[in-house]
Amino acid sequence: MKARVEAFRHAFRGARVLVTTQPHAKFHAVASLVVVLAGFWCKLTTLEWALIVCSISIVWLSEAMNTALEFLADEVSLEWRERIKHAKDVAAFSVLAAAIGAATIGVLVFTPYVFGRS
Ligand SMILES: Nc1ncnc2c1ncn2[C@@H]1O[C@H](COP(=O)(O)OP(=O)(O)OP(=O)(O)O)[C@@H](O)[C@H]1O
Repeated sequence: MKARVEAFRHAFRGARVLVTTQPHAKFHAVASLVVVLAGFWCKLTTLEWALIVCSISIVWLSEAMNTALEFLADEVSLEWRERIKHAKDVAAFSVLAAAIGAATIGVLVFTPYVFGRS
């Protein structure tokens, strides 16, 4: 039980490191809050909430993995290395792909509430 609690503490410490060291994560935090508040305001359906929660989770997941990889890569070498460039660029793409997917879902879910259903 103590080990479980300790694991949670490590995970929450990771969240704090992510938000305090990464400007993009601060942006994700604000965007997540705005989207959740908008969701309550629009009274989203259960399925719409599921889509929004999945989108937000995937963006946080990709940002966290990207950041973890950057920390490890910088530990390996701060000199220019082609494979580090590939690794960081691919990881950065995962954040971009998640953000594009989340934005698309956001538009699909919220458009009918903003412009009405046709
Ligand atoms: N050691 C390195 N060798 C080669 N290219 C690197 C190296 N470090 C960083 N880069 C290049 O610079 C880019 C930015 O890397 P950096 O570590 O500064 O991430 P960042 O600016 O925090 O990116 P993100 O916005 O994804 O968090 C990488 O995507 C990569 O193209």
